[in-house]
Amino acid sequence: MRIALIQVGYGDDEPLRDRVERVSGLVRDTARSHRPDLVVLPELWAPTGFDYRRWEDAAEPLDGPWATAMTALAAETGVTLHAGSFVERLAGPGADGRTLANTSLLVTADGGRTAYRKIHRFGFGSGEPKLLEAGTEIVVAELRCGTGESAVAGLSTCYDLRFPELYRQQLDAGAELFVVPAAWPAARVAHWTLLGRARAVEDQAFVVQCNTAGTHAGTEMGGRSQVVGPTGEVLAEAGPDEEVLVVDVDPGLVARTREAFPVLADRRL
Ligand SMILES: NC(=O)CCC(=O)C(=O)O
Repeated sequence: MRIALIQVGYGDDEPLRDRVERVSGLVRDTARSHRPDLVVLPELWAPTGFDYRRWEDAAEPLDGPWATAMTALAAETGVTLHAGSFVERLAGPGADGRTLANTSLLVTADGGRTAYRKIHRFGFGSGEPKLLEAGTEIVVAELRCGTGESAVAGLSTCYDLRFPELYRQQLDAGAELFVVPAAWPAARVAHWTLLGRARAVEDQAFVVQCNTAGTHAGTEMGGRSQVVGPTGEVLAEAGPDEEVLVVDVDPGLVARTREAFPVLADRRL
């Protein structure tokens, strides 16, 4: 299974519409030159990551223009596209009275869609917890590729990576690979790489982490996207700037790793 991560870099000066066009071009180029099965984009790259003052204006429903454009892009390029996340306008207020969510979207080339609403909101009282509704659902989806290989992917977003119990629930739902789009700052990028490896080792799963580059709303992003194998080995790692990372993974390695070192069978619940 070939996976391509597009570590999108941007600043405050790039109009949102231009960025959607530019990133769509990167997806097309990547699909043409590398023929990946899965392309992954970062968290909130279209509505400007950490700049939560723009979120209200940039919010769209799940069937809005951005999600429609991403679905068309997957169909055009023939890839499964994890389009990163966007600010979703909900049909009505949720349990916390908010009408927005940080929602990631996985679309297949034949138009299938899986959405995941970020469960752990980052901001300690401001930003996400103040503006966004928290997700409540564990979401997994089967990834299939042309070779006949498949893997069950668990979906999560950025700050979620700090909460191992979420990944254990995805594991129990069959996950073999975790996809984590992020807008993770440079100041804590060492946590980003370390936690990705920790989740891989403890759950004996692939971890596919796609971060953001650039500086927006005064926050420098950390880059260092990575793909980690089920023994904790880093299979591919990006630098700090915009970059496309391509890596081939063998989904069968998860079952072989779990069989050879059956630590998960010793869990005491
Ligand atoms: N976008 C985020 O969720 C940021 C998370 C973060 O900065 C951290 O966990 O540290």
